[in-house]
Amino acid sequence: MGGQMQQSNAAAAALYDHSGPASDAGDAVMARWLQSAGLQHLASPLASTGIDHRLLPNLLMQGYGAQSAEEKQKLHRFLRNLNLSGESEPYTPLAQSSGGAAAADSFYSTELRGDFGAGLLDLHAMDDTELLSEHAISEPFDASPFMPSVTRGFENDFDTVTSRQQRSQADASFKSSTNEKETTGKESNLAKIKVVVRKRPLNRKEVSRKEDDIVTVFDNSYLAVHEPKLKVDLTAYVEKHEFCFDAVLDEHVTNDEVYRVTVEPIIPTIFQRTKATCFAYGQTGSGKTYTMQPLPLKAAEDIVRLLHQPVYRNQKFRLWLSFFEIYGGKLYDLLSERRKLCMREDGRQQVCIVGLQEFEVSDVHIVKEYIEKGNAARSTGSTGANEESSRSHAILQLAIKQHRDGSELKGGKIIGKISFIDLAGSERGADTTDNDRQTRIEGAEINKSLLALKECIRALDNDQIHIPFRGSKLTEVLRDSFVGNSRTVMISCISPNAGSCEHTLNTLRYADRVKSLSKSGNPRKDQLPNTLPPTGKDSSSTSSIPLAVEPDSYYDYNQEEKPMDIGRRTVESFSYNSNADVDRNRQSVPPNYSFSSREDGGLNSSAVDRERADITETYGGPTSSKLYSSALESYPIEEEKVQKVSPTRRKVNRDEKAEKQSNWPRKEGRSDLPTMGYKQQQQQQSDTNSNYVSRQYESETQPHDGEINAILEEEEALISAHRKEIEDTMEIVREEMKLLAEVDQPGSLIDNYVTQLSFVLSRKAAGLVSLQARLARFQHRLKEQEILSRKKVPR
Ligand SMILES: Nc1ncnc2c1ncn2[C@@H]1O[C@H](COP(=O)(O)OP(=O)(O)OP(=O)(O)O)[C@@H](O)[C@H]1O
Repeated sequence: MGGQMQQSNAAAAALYDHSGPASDAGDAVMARWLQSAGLQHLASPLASTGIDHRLLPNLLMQGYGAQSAEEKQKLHRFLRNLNLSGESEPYTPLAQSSGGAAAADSFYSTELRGDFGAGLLDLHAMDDTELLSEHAISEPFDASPFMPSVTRGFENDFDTVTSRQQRSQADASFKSSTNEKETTGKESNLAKIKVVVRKRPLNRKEVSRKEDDIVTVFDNSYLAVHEPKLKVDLTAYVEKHEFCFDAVLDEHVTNDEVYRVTVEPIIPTIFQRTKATCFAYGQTGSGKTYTMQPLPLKAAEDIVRLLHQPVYRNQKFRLWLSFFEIYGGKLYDLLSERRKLCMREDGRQQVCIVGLQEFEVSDVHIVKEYIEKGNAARSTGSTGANEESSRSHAILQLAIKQHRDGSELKGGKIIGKISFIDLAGSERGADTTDNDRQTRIEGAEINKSLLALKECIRALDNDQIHIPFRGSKLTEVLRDSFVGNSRTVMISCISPNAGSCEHTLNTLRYADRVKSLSKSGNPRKDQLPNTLPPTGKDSSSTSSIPLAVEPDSYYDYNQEEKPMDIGRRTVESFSYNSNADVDRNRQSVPPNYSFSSREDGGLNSSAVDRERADITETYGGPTSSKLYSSALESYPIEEEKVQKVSPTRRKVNRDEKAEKQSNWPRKEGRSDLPTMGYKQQQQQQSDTNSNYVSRQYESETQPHDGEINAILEEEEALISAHRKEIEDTMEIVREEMKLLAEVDQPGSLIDNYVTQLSFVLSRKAAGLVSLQARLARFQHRLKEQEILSRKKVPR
């Protein structure tokens, strides 16, 4: 015991003795850290005396610092998030990466370490479990200094000064954070998959139409969508859908902040043999391009800065850039006059894109020029869902290569890379039901790739051995990003207007499935029946109001202030009486308010919703309506209503659609779903989640995908055959010219000429007939597909 006390005293002395030039900056950061962990009372003495955060673990020691079990727990968790061992792991100087002997001392200074930690506190260093665990919600750390304040989404008087200060802190911390991470390997603590949602502001058109903003962001990681609905008696009400993600960025968040939250933390990892992928997903016009376009440039800036570090300069690391698109299942080089590219697998199953131009870049200005050039070459066009939709997936890759003199590999061996993917609008499923054949095929291809991407991400996060990357061209191309060391950031972009509600929910459900079905994504999902009051909300982790529970248990739940009551408070701030809501919920009576009061119907989300979104979104059109009606077999009560909710998609342009929906679509909520028992709901939900989609996917979509694949393959074969036929014809023409030249010679044998000419002409004719037959087969196939797809779509 005495020894223990001595040790504690020594720890205390060490804590307070520490001083030096770095300590001032470190103190402020430390105080902020401790405050964010609810341990501000421990911060005050430290702030005035100077503390080295490396000695923080000593606070856990007996007799010093944290006294109560709760404090210790908090501190322990806090330390874990700082990557400091709660077991007082001794501080050891940072290991230098290979060849890093030349790194300057300042590179690893304590000051920099302090700032690094502050920046990573809740978004980067935290693992998924922390972010999603109940405890983390009830006692959240403060938002990262990079993130907007909690209340910003609801207050007009946002403190821009604070924001600017935070931003400059963030800027200052970047250098240190990257330095720190690259040498310590702490980035391995970054989640393999991070799902971030970004809400764009209402645009001018939406404002002029007086459209409501139906998306509320709170606490930087939650959001609620207030879906306007009409009951059978035409009374308007609002159904609230709540979601929780690693980060939710509201409309005030700048592109710089988006970068800091999403890509910045993974940049150092690509110097350590990691393949990173960042992609934006969402309906057309939701801000994918707006979000994605600045990211590669910022990433390139940081990469170039790091490349100048002696440790990498000495190893001859260089940055290479390529930019291509996948359009209708084919690859085109955006930096080389949209030249068609071929994808090949080598003997080691490495995917290489034959003919793709790569450019070594050492100057960020050149990177900018390439990005602009590539963007200008992207395919855009008019579709059933949007007149100016991106019709392609654009992929910009930044690769770090180690230059080797005499290496046959262009640029040398790949060390790591980051791919930025601006996906085609997710609503392109609408194109499968209407439009011309080309647009339908494109839409089906896009749906297929979005589904395949999700499947790969899930497999990746579950450390599955088999990654289904062959599901689409997109995932095949990204194959090496799905194996080995990889990091994925998904940015789901959403529009806030009521007219986009359905698409917004689809996008959020896609994101939710990517995250929540993965191993690390949402541990609360598994714990649901035991640790949380039942919920049938969209997000398995976020609902404040159970979908259908026994009245008593529900009442108990509402008596306590549970973490997700944040959402409830938020809604209340729009003005309504939550008690009334509680009572109503207890009786399972559908609410009866008008939308303008922003009241919370709160009961009606369901697994059906979720599956419907998944299916509608991923398959769209003909398949979706069929799948969806099958889904209803599990929900017989709702069958009729739900079909109304998800009408067959028609060709409606964005304006028409917004117009239509802003008049509140005459949809009926599944308000009687709550009358089902909770267990029944859970059972159905889990059945639906685990089996239904895959079963449907197998039975319904694969034939459809198969058709599309077959058509694309035949198309490819026809084009190759045509090309081959031209080459043969040219060869034959050359032979004919030779024959003519010979026959003109004095003493030539006419018999020879006749025989050879006959042979040559037969070959010519055979080539043409074969090409014609292939063409006729393909035409027939297209007709068949058209008839089939029309049969599938009830009009
Ligand atoms: N966060 C934002 N802040 C301000 N304006 C935004 C934001 N997000 C998007 N916008 C604006 O909204 C419009 C549509 O955005 P954008 O083109 O990025 O959508 P998209 O999702 O890429 O669409 P598509 O799938 O058709 O390519 C643009 O004019 C863009 O400037």
